Amino acid sequence: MFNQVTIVGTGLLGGSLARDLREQRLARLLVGVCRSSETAQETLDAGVVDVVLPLTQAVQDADLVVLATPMQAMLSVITEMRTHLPPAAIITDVGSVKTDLYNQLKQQVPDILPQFVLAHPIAGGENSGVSASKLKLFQNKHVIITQTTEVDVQMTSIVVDMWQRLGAHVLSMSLQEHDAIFAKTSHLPHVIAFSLVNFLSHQPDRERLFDLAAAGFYDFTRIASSNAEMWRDICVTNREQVLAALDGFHAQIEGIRDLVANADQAAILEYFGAAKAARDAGLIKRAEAIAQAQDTD
Ligand SMILES: NC(=O)c1ccc[n+]([C@@H]2O[C@H](COP(=O)([O-])OP(=O)(O)OC[C@H]3O[C@@H](n4cnc5c(N)ncnc54)[C@H](O)[C@@H]3O)[C@@H](O)[C@H]2O)c1
Ligand SMILES: O=C(O)C(=O)CC1(C(=O)O)C=CC(O)C=C1
Repeated sequence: MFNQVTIVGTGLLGGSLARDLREQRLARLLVGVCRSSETAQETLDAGVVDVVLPLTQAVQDADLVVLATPMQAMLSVITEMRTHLPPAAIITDVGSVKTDLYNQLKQQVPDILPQFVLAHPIAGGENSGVSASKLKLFQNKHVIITQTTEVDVQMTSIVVDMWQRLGAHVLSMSLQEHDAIFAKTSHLPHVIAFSLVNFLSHQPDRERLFDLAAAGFYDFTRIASSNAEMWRDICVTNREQVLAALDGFHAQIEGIRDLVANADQAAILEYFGAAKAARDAGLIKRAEAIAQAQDTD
């Protein structure tokens, strides 16, 4: 499908995409771009790409360039590579925030927008780096393509086709809708998990608390083991939506605090029951969607 795919940032997402592209024989040559010689060596040892090259060399013969770095590294990568990029090359990304990146591109490198397909796979995990990368990470997961007025339709369909061949379900939405949705469903839970862990670690008896914490705490806070740089970048680049979600969540915490303070048993029961029903229904719908997708595979 592609002659050369260049992946900038061969971590969890970039490494997993490279593994799938190789397994599905969708790229004749896989080129990696790494930040340090240590990650370059690790990437080559893991065998996820054929060669690691400096950015400008890595993109000059690419027909697809995938940006898989933390959000705030993307603009400088684009600025550095743009004059070396073939005009027919497609650029895409796997970043978790879309409006900020689009606005920066529009302001600083608008001529690149027709060839830039903004994308976000809703798949990942709390471990980072190429050692965490794996095959089939994207199978039966959503990939969101965020629409822009500038992007080439043909290039978009090539990127959609690539994700579909890797088993993903592709959806399209506006940049703003994307950022509002994932602020609530992804960015907010991560901020809460980091805060809950920090709340415990600021207690005088923290060691005892962590020793005695049970599965509930560790289930709830799995995502607090995620990469700090990545999550700093997400919070900063999706600041407005994350703040709105935090304010909404704060109101819920205040509400349940009042119910507990008043020992309002009926209201507490209703509050917890409503949450259980909503989560259980969401899980059932998800399981049905996965079963249906597997049936049609
Ligand atoms: N982890 C997830 O669950 C997840 C899910 C969906 C999307 N994302 C997004 O994908 C992107 C990558 O996340 P990840 O989880 O793969 O992170 P990661 O830390 O596993 O990988 C990022 C890689 O980028 C490299 N890097 C950083 N700056 C670079 C630069 N200037 N040039 C070249 N390489 C550079 C790092 O060394 C690292 O190898 C982020 O933008 C993140 O928001 C992550
Ligand atoms: O599964 C996880 O641990 C993740 O955090 C994956 C997850 C999320 O669901 O919040 C994280 C960031 C994304 O941009 C998309 C997916």
